[in-house]
Amino acid sequence: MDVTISQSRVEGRVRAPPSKSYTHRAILAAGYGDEAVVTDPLVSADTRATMRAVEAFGGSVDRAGDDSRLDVSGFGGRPDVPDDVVDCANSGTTTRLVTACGALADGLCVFTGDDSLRSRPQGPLLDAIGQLGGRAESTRGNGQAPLVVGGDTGGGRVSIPGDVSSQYITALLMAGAVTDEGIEIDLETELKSAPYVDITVEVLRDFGVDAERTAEGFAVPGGQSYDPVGGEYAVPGDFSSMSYLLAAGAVAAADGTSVVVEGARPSAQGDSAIVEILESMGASIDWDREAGEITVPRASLSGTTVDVGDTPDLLPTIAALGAIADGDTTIENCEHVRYKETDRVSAMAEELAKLGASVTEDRDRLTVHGGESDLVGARVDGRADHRIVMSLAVAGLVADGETVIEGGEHVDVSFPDFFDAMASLGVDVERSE
Ligand SMILES: O=C(O)C1=C[C@@H](OP(=O)(O)O)[C@@H](O)[C@H](O)C1
Ligand SMILES: C=C(OP(=O)(O)O)C(=O)O
Repeated sequence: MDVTISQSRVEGRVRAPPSKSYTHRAILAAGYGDEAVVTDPLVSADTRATMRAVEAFGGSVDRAGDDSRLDVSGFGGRPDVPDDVVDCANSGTTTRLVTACGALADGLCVFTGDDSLRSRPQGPLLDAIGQLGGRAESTRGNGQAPLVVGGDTGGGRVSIPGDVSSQYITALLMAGAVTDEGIEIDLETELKSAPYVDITVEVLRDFGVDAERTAEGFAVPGGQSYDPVGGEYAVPGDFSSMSYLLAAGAVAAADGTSVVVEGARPSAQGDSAIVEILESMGASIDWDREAGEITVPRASLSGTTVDVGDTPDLLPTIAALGAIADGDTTIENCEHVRYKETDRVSAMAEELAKLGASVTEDRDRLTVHGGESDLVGARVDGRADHRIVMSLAVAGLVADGETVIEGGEHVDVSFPDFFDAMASLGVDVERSE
């Protein structure tokens, strides 16, 4: 689907969707347990992949008609061997989290996904499962899905790099809790995307499961069971999704107005750093943490320097902001952002250039030279990547004329109502097949 965004001014209130990261974890945690209700879940293409996996493992996930809750019956600790191959679609989180779970099965599980998913790195997780005595292979022998895992894997000690994906750590912690021995994880390199493991530890705690940071890495004792207090778990709002709404306010709020984003209660999400990043660029933001509301009027933005080691998903948003701001915006420590749905460092460099931005790309750094020329609407490729699509839509608010984004339907991965939300703020959005 092509989506055309015309230069627009925005104003009004909008609610951020629920967190994708918390929803994945809550569904799988409930799956590891007996019965739990997940309230305010994100129902999107990626979280549906995790629901399918829980069902393939012998659980069930019933969606309320309005998607306001999920009633999960778990598989009670150890997963069944699925009847069929499990399709993880476009979701890296699903793939990593269910791979470690599938390794506990007394038989073999096969996990696959779309073209993008089958190009993402899984080798370190397969290797870790091997260290625990399980079977874990890439069918093509290239460390990528399709994956075959199983073998009633036990606990123990593993050593794993920290700079490819934090999702390997999350996966091992979640699975380790139901092993007899537990799992101790030694990190071989510095951990990137660390706040995502904080989210995991928080969700595990809320499901009554202990896991902790150690001098070497992380550890989770075995023999634990998943059971949320009161049988319910509520998902908070998503700060990665919020970043596009806040950015829209900062670059395009109508004179004397602002954008108010609801659903912004503080949580362990590293991507709440978008508030400080916008402030460092000159935006004047009011965050009422108690009410969970962030108010942002338009500002004249200037370039900044941001280390995205902890916040990889913000790179596309920051790059789009950098193209609108005056002066250089330098995004550092971003090599791991190349291992996402697409290589987001190159994708943003190339697509922003089509809108007239000047960008310098290095392996671990992206510099956007803002203010050198005004952005001009053009046809851009969303790279079948939800975050590239949403960030280009932000740039399109300011670009002169029309910006046509190819592949707009991919917002379904994390923010299915994204274009409706933008239209409700006053953005001139046209969709065509
Ligand atoms: O655990 C999670 O929920 C996520 C972890 C991050 O991935 P990496 O740990 O692979 O960087 C992030 O990019 C992804 O969108 C969601
Ligand atoms: C990288 C992302 O998700 P995942 O790793 O689950 O595909 C994302 O949402 O930006």
